[in-house]
Amino acid sequence: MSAILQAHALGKRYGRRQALAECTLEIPPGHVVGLVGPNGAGKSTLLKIACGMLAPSSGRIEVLGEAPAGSPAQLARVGYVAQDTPVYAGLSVADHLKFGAATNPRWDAALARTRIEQLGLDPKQKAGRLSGGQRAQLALTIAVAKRPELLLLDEPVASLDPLARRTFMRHLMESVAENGTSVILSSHLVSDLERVCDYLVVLVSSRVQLAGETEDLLGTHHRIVCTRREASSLPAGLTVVGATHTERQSTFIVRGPAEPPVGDWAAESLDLEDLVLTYMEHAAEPAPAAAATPSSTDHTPENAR
Ligand SMILES: Nc1ncnc2c1ncn2[C@@H]1O[C@H](COP(=O)(O)OP(=O)(O)OP(=O)(O)O)[C@@H](O)[C@H]1O
Repeated sequence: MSAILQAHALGKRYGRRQALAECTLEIPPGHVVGLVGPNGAGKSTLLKIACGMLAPSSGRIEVLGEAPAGSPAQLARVGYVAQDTPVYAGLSVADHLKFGAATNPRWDAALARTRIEQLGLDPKQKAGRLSGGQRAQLALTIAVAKRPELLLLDEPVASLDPLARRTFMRHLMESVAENGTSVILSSHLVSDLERVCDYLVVLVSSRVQLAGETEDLLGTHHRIVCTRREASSLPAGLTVVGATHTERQSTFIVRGPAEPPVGDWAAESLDLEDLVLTYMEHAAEPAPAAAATPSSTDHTPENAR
């Protein structure tokens, strides 16, 4: 199957504010994609464009091979839960499930019922009287019971308690494994993403800084700790993504071959949080000298080149 989301030079302006710029992505199917970045980076904007709620100002995007919300069939294949998890305040939980069943051709009534029971939600309770976390759970239940091929979730676990977060993430993983659902979810909780995401997109200041399979990205980034030196003295083939110095010591985050670079230094792997924070921190900083030219397909921050 071809890409679940393919974007080329995608851009979105709100008046004079550029919310998304030059966004080029090709996300293969069957992944749980973590979309991360600081506040205002453009994550919600990208997800809204992908589900057809917003039209881009420039560039192209295809979702499951079609324009977003391009046809009723395509709408049925994509599930979306907005950041504020909207529900109908005057309708009961049971009414929401009936509404879901009536409007979604692939609706899984048993799954929806079981999930509501597991969550301990009273079917008769009006959605407007649910807590923020319970509303989020209701919205997520509807999105999952729709049995979409692609689920777009904007900060789905932000209002859930830690146990509910973990359970939700586990169910999400099961759904991916059982039904082949692809998921793109934005979150600030990198530790949660670390457990479930096998594909990462880092957006900073409206631009894609990094995208790819988590394992590949973690395998090709290393931390080098050495006596103080300039980034330009590192061997060719390494791209310096971040650098910090003390009086005597330099620490570089480098991108390069899967083998850790060998030299008069200690080289170690990064975890996902290190990787994300490095790209978030250094995307907005002045350029350190780079030791090599990155490949044309990566999204290394321009200031690291
Ligand atoms: N309706 C709007 N009108 C004007 N500007 C907007 C609108 N929606 C978003 N923006 C701006 O676009 C930029 C990207 O916003 P977006 O909500 O996509 O970011 P985000 O990465 O989802 O942020 P957060 O993590 O805080 O939810 C921000 O600068 C924001 O202020």
